[in-house]
Amino acid sequence: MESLVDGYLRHIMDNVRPDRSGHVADYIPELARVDPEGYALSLCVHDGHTYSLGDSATSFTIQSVSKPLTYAMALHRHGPEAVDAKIGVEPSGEAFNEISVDDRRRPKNPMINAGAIFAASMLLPSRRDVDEADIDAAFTQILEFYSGCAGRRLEMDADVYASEKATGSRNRAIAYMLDSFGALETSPDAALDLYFRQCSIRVTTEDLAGIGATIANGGENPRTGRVMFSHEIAQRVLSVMTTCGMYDGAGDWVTSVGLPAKSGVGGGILAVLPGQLGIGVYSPRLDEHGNSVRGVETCEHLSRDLGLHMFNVTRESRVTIRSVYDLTDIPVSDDWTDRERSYLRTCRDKVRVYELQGDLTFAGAESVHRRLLSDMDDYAAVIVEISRLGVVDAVARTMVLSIKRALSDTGRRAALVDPDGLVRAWVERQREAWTNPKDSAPVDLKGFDPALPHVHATMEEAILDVETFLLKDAYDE
Ligand SMILES: NC(=O)CC[C@H](N)C(=O)O
Repeated sequence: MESLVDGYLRHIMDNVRPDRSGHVADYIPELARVDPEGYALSLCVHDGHTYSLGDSATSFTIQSVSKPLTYAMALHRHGPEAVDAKIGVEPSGEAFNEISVDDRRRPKNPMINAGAIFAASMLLPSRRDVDEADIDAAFTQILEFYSGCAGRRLEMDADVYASEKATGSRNRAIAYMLDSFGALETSPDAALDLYFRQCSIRVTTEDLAGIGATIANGGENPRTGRVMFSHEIAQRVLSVMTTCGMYDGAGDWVTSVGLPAKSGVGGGILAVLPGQLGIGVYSPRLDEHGNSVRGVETCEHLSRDLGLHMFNVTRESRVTIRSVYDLTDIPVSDDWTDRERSYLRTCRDKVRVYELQGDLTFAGAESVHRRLLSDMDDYAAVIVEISRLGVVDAVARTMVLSIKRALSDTGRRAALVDPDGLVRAWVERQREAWTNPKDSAPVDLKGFDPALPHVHATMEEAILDVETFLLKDAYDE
């Protein structure tokens, strides 16, 4: 059965897929040749669990999505002060390959080519006579670092590298301009060579989502537990991705999507929801800025439909399950007959209570949902207590409500304790909206049953509901 989150992602992709605008990059034959229809989306959540849809097995070259990673390496090696002395952090408002510097003759930021080539140069020995072996050694470190962030061994595409190198006049112009200022401490050709190699590393959307989750997680890969960089570096990388990651449209991007992100001309976009998750999207047709058309649209939907904007302010978004217990210590009500009571006593441990707390948004609801489904073998009925939730956003509400549906498909009962009517009030409104399709919910609720028989005002009511269910089950047998 398709999981709820997969259903959301599929719905978003189905909405975006018909957009065939834009053009694949054609400055080298390897990029011009890719299937323009390719489309994939992966989401890696805080514990490393990854959702992937579409052509997520298709690999593509990382291109400029490499820039935040090499910048992270330069920061790690030299420290922020030394790096800031060489590379600015201001949005350029210019194209990614603009031949320009700021008034201190620094590249304006590390997300445009000038800054990225400079960052790559900082990974080479500080002397002019670097040779092939020095470049190989630096590239081995790059590959090792990117792989550690992705959680998988990555490889470089030798053909793309050869083509990038053969056609990179503009990048050469940038490197030589920087060199003419006396800024580079190494050979411009070596810096370019390293930059072309890093752009030619092949990744999938799962890799990008894993890299994104590593950044989201403050430098620790949630799948492997490997610590790749510090919190300070993660914060810095997220900052420049926010202000400079999507080139000229940075302000617009923050407003409409609100996820630090980086795009590449290979068609990939990496986006991050700090503290929560990483996103990888792939679709090779690009807009005039060099950003994937469907990739941008997909991010807009993710932000809007799933409430993933970074300024969707919540408290305790990850401390969501407050406690879990069964009914063993809670006496069976006197309302039942002796026979019923003795039966109910035998299944006290088959009823699980999950108490939630904090504000519930996509990431928290996703973990609750997955936890409840994975614990399913341990219970016959579940009571979800939400009296301590503050805000429950639209997508989280749908996810909480759909727990009932997911469980009833397997013959289990789910009851919700909602004393403040957090969810009930909405269900009432929703029932009304149901008769008026214009008022549809922000996420497609096809297949969601707006009737909600198992929402209760008190724990006692919920227990009674579950007991009734268990008894009915026993009599049916
Ligand atoms: N925006 C990009 O992805 C650019 C990467 C490309 N290799 C270049 O340097 O021009």
